[in-house]
Amino acid sequence: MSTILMPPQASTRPQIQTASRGAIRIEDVVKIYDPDGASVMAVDHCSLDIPAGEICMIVGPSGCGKTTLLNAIAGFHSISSGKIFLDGEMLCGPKKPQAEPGSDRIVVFQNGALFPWKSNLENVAFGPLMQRKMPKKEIYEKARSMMADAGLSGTEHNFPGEVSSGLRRRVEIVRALMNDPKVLLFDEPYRALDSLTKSVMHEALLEIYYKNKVTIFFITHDLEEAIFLGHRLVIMTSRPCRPKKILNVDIPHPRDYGVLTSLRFRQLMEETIEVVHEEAKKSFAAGEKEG
Ligand SMILES: Nc1ncnc2c1ncn2[C@@H]1O[C@H](COP(=O)(O)OP(=O)(O)OP(=O)(O)O)[C@@H](O)[C@H]1O
Repeated sequence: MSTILMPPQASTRPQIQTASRGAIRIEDVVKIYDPDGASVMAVDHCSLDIPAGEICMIVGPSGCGKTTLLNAIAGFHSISSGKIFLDGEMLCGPKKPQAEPGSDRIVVFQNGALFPWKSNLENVAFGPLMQRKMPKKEIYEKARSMMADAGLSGTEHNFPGEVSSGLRRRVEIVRALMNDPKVLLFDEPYRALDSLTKSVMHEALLEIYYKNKVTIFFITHDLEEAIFLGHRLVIMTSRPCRPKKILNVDIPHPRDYGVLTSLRFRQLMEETIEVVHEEAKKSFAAGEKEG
């Protein structure tokens, strides 16, 4: 039988960006789809604490329930029981099964979520312009400054279709950050990319992250990606999901692609590959679809 490892104590956690907001607490969450009919249990008494500013990578077999968890945090659907907190405030729980979606938690859609008919700058400024919480001039100043920080100077007046896919993805992230979110939620954003393009995306994401203290909840099937980006890796069981093993990635940030060839990186790959493989086999045996 597999051992369930508990989250490590704070003192053993690797150094993370100092962030005062964005702590997520998932407490004993259960999600059953169609409880009166097919009754599909996607999440099973799942508990997980993600400290503010952590890059938390969620790995697990196809169909195990990772997206279900992300959607519950985002407020896209309800949970059946349990609670989810953001900075101590209950997002969902008893009497409030579904969190309200909010600009404090943003799902970064990496594919085609930019308006192709608006310039990159207009795309970045769009959310705050709609909310009208800040004067227009300030919004554009902030947008330009955040774009510059993300290496997007000079692309402000281009349309998304006129810049490389790498730059477009930077624009997506900056657009999300314009709303000052506490949490960014990514659901396998780079799954269809070749490894070279992925590596460029990873470095861009980290570069932006180092300048913006935000918690990142990142789902992936790619173990190398998970270890390269994450402060911690949460390996989920086959469906219904809950953490099976939580691994501290004790490779210091800032990281660059050099770490991939380090001994520690290889050791961490070895530590996790067996657990992931074991769950993937269970999932395959249970007939889950390939994602
Ligand atoms: N609306 C729904 N109604 C019924 N079952 C659902 C619904 N949405 C998801 N499921 C089922 O819940 C389980 C978990 O799905 P989920 O998408 O959360 O898994 P996942 O781990 O994100 O999968 P993948 O890695 O393939 O994206 C799957 O068996 C899926 O078929």
